[in-house]
Amino acid sequence: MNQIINNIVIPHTNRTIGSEKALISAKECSGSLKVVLQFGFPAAFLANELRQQITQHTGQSVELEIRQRILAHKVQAGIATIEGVKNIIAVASGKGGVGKSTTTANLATAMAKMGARVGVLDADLYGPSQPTMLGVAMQQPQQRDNRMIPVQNADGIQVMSIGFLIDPDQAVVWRGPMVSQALQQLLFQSQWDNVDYLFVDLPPGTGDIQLTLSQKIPVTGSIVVTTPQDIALIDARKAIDMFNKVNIPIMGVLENMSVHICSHCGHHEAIFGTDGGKELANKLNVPLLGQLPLSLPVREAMDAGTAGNLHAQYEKIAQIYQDAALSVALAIADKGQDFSNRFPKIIVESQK
Ligand SMILES: Nc1ncnc2c1ncn2[C@@H]1O[C@H](COP(=O)(O)OP(=O)(O)OP(=O)(O)O)[C@@H](O)[C@H]1O
Repeated sequence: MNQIINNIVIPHTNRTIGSEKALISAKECSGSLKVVLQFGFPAAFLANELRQQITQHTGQSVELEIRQRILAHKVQAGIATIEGVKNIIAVASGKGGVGKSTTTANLATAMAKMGARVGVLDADLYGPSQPTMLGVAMQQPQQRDNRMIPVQNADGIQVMSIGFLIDPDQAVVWRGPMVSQALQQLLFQSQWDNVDYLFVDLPPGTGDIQLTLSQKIPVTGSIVVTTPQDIALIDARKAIDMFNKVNIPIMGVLENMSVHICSHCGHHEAIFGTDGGKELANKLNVPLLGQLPLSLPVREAMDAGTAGNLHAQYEKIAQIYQDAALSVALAIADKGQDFSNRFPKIIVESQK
């Protein structure tokens, strides 16, 4: 029986229950098969499909329990991890306006709907947009014991943004060290509540600020967003080089605005070119996480702060983000664990 279950392919992946060592137990109990599976990535959303698969393959009625054990994975050497946060995913773009914030908000929404505990830190000081996109612009973080409590949105995403604290007009004149300081304060002094994946929406570009941040934030992996347009691709390549330089693994490239689909006639028009992000990912040997069309409902949902509704109403769009989020979660699950918190700090004192 175990062998049959182990051979079942996990929906939306090319992995099996066996390859993920997910089977905890399978016992027959009063005429049905009670199966317990445990995954290192968000898998609650797979419950129905998995139950059907197991029923089909075993010919028995199945009672399925899914457990998630998402662990903290390795970050850059010498950087302290953050209390209440297991994995940080930096979302970057070389060029501005390519949809980095849109991608962050939607990947976070997809991940939350898949069953993970998710946070979003809006580090885009010059244009903080996560509070609007995630529908919490009218709220403010509470304070407790000198720490800020992130605001929760309708999908349970914990949101912190520099936009809650400062006037963006003021931030425009900030210099690199101030930006870095403010961001670290937001990250380290917020009371994150057991977050599996924290998405950090970085400012656009690959200058000193981004480099400093990637050296100071404990990042498990990064995502680079680009449009298929040549000038965006050149900058996306710089962002990839930047992450390579600081040893942050690149979980993939997401190509945004890949094609425009006319909402009246369904005609496809490649406004920003075709497959640029895909070719870049191939060339640099990083995964392509997905290709998202330029779509009116996406823009409307971002302006209205209703990403959750967008995913409920537009299945194709939701599927693209879900596939991308799942690829990222699987890539993280494959990484080594972070044990930095378990070891005592060793201080070497030099003698004169
Ligand atoms: N696939 C898409 N379809 C339709 N509109 C989109 C799409 N992606 C992004 N947009 C819209 O394009 C605008 C810019 O997107 P967004 O703010 O996410 O870009 P950004 O890269 O984060 O920009 P910034 O340079 O401010 O960091 C927003 O109004 C957003 O709603």
